Amino acid sequence: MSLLAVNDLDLRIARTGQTLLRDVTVSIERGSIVGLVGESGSGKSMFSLALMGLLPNGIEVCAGEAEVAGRSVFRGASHSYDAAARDRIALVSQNPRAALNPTMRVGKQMVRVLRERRRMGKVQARDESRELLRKVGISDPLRVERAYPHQLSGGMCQRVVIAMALSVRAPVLIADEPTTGLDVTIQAQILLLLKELMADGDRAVLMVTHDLAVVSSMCDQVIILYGGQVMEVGPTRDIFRDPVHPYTRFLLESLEDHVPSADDIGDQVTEASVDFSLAGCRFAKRCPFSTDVCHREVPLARRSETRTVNCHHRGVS
Ligand SMILES: Nc1ncnc2c1ncn2[C@@H]1O[C@H](COP(=O)(O)OP(=O)(O)OP(=O)(O)O)[C@@H](O)[C@H]1O
Repeated sequence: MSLLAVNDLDLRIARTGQTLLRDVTVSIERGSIVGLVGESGSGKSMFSLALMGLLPNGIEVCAGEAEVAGRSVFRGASHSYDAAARDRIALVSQNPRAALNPTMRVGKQMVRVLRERRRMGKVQARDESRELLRKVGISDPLRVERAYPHQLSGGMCQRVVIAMALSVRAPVLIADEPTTGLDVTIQAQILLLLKELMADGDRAVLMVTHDLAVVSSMCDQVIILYGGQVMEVGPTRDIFRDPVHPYTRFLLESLEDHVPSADDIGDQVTEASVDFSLAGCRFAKRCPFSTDVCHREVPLARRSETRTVNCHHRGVS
């Protein structure tokens, strides 16, 4: 059974009617890490925020449904977000300092979460907090508990945020660019930590990233997003070995000479920003294979046993 199942999610800007995400479907099995990959502006964060019930004002779900651990989170435009879902989804975002309260010591924040969300007594919450901080690789939890977030490094703050995510025992973890802004060694440590935390097989992780190197080292499956539309979905190894969609090929070709950084991908997008008003395939304007139909009609999914490709011209065998 999928721990996270999102079907045909459409998000739009209420004022203009512009569609930001179109027919996005994501399914993650227990024990699995799925990468949601896309350039800047492709809609990765909007997808995470919709799942957390934290969409900015003026952006709304107009179709689609989401379930976590078999329970509905939202269904279509008419049903509002079920706030109880926040106990089932935890977010580790790219700005750990902003996720923590700057005016409260780390230990107090941890204890508060455990008391409120897991109904623990004070002493039990303090013991559990220390245990969780050790679990995320903090060898001196007493020092960290006494610190305010600004007294800790970015990597240490991210470990604390991951400990908080674990404290609510949510079965689904959304890691939204969790290593952005950290230096390379710390990035590797945080990714390793996330992988280790998956070892018990009880959780599912959605790894939201623009970084294909992160995907190749972390994810079992990958979803390639462009302009709010899914281009291709499949097992990471297969997609890296044999990309089918022209956009996936383009992304992987840019990896051949070097591992792209956020800046590289950002530059590409500024050159050819997404046309959200396009009726057909969002990639059509940049695609060397596009024909009239690509500009007119949304491509139907072509599926094999393991792969889905949304392209008028490229099928999977
Ligand atoms: N508050 C808002 N109102 C209207 N449109 C918005 C708002 N926030 C973001 N958008 C638009 O939604 C689209 C998707 O943005 P989103 O932040 O989800 O992209 P992303 O893939 O997460 O990018 P990045 O990697 O840069 O964070 C973009 O075109 C963006 O301009």
